[in-house]
Amino acid sequence: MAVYTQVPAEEIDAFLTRYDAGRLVSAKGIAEGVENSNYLLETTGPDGNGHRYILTLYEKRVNEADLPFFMDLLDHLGARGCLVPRFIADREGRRLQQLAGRPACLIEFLTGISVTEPTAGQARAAGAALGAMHRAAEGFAGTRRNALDLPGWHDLAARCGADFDRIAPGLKARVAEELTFLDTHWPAELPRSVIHADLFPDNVLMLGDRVTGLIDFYFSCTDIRAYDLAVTHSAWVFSNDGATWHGDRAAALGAGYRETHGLTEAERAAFPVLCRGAALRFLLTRAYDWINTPADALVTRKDPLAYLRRLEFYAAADPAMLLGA
Ligand SMILES: Nc1ncnc2c1ncn2[C@@H]1O[C@H](COP(=O)(O)OP(=O)(O)OP(=O)(O)O)[C@@H](O)[C@H]1O
Ligand SMILES: N[C@@H](CCO)C(=O)O
Repeated sequence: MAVYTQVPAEEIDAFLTRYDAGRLVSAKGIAEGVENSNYLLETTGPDGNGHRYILTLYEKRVNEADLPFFMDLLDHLGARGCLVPRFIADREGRRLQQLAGRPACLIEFLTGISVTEPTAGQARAAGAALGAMHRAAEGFAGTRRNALDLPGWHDLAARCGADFDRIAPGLKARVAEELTFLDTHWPAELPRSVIHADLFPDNVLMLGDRVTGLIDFYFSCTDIRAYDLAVTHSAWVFSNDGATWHGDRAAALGAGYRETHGLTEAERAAFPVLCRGAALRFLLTRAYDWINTPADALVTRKDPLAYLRRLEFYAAADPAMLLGA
């Protein structure tokens, strides 16, 4: 579960008095997610008719100095019709607060559920939403370096060191070999933009086949735009354990992205390498967390090998099949 910081209800109620949000009716810790502490708040609402909010306390990986970038990005995207949650300002215009010793924000609640086994129709909607987000991001002036880029992957791999082989024998050598491949083949010249960089099914809220919200922009950064589609691909077109490839979902994801944005020839040519990079990125962060999170911690560790399986799939795949026609 992801409630690292427990906040007493009285403290949340007092926190809410800074806002035009009503009084606290209930506060429930949200189990999903691994990065931050999230609460679902029900309040009497600004007008007494009841309202829901998300309260997020920022934990290990989110740097407080990056929060203005995320806030401005969501304002920009929201103003251009993307279904993203806005950060709510208090009566003095402040969006970033401190609560229980952590940076904290009150955030708009969006309806919808995250699917665990997407259908092709849902993958198509996710692809279309990603393309629409890329269109809406055009003209956004903010920039943020991707700390989880190729140099960042080298750094993470070095920090895992010999411990890789505690996860699976031979993993250290396989990661080293892949980094060497990516050092040679990673594309340098592709269009860059602001990307989400973590558009997994758990970060897309849906009702049926309709996207109702894109959330969790805390990895968003400036990087190769088509890499965002590769990240999304790696997360949507396999079974969760990475053992089964779903070609129908992949074709649908590609079709959805083409509906709203599309890839250039150069992006298409580089796509298999971008997918290998995406698979390695999640293999590495999961391996690092696996090694550094005690097995009895409250948070559920995610399986790094589910991304090793994806990596091996991409390394062997016929490039033409990755996105359908
Ligand atoms: N704005 C929102 N509206 C509705 N539900 C939300 C919102 N933000 C977060 N949630 C809920 O809280 C859960 C965790 O949020 P989020 O994915 O941002 O957490 P995280 O700890 O950053 O997780 P991750 O492991 O995906 O990085 C989501 O799966 C969703 O159920
Ligand atoms: N979405 C990521 C967690 C955030 O890096 C994963 O499933 O590994």
